Amino acid sequence: DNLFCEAGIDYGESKCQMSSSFSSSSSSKILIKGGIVVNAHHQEVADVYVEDGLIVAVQPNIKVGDDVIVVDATGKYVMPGGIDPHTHLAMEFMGTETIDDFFSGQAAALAGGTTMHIDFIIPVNGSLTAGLESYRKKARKSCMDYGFHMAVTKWDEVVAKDMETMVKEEGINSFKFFMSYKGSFMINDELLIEGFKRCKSLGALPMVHAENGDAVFEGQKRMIELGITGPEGHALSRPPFLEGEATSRAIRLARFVNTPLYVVHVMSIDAMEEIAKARQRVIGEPVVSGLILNHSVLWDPDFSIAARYVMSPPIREAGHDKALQKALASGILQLVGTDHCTFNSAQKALGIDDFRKIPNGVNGMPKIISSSSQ
Ligand SMILES: NC(=O)NCCC(=O)O
Ligand SMILES: [Zn+2]
Repeated sequence: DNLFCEAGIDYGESKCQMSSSFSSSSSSKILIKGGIVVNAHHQEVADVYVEDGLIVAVQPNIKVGDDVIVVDATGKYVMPGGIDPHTHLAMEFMGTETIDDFFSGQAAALAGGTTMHIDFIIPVNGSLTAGLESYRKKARKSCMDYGFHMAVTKWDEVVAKDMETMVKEEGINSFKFFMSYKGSFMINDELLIEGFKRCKSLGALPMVHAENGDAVFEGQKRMIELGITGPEGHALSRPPFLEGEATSRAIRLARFVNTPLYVVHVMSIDAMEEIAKARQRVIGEPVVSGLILNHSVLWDPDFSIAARYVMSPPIREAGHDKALQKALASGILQLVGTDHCTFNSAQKALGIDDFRKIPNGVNGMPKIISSSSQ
């Protein structure tokens, strides 16, 4: 709880009334002493001297005066802050809203060493400008750096114009298209092509959630007809080859339009192999859950445990995790996100009788567990 509150000091979270040695001091000089400093090229035991938020020196045994705050980092790693390129804070989704907002999610991220994240603005009734306004409000309680990608969930002239405004006036230049979530966010190929063309003309980056939404819809119906209503039905209804198919389709359509493409939450070998073939034009983003878990968790007999792991595309059977790790190490995949999209057990219980109603999403930003957040 202390870390949680310290992260929020000075950022308007009024229930955090503690004093913080960092924020209450007038000094802006900090020495981080004796840690293992890790950078891309090597690591060394050294001190890091910071003035006014900028690193001024990294070397062993830096001597400083009394006006400097000294933080003992002996035996600890001192690293650049992480950037999480994929989060969903305060996201309205599947009849509820993610439990972590721009304060609690960010506080957890900061505690774990992530210092910037990029969240996805979800349009309001398809409107990008209304979506931006809504997320600006949500983000007022922020306590760390953040940026926005923008989802595009419908297509017309206003959306096309608003995309230009986002790029030219709001600094938002990456747009996500959902090929799944039939009946809500999903768009068809015609609109995908329109969206890709618009991104190309604006110099923006299109992103896709790649699953075949029509086939997933059919797979879900099949499971329910078979009487499979629990979380395992989620994995069974949307197999890896539906992710592979959509990834391949999106890559080919992006090639047709001659634009680069970013594939979010790559969860399967099937999708990864499609990206490998088009690596020069395509960025692939695995997420923490897909890299380290396998789908056995969805078969846990305790619904409240299994439901925690319901996300889309689903966590795959053992083997996909290791293959994604290898692809990341070799550069086939480029960067890691968390897809942090957290629901508590009461929210997950919306789908107790029907896995299709379990809000999709897992946590990924480092989390401080307290009894009230369970
Ligand atoms: N991934 C997931 O299950 N939830 C977040 C929304 C999305 O990224 O599809
Ligand atoms: Zn996501």
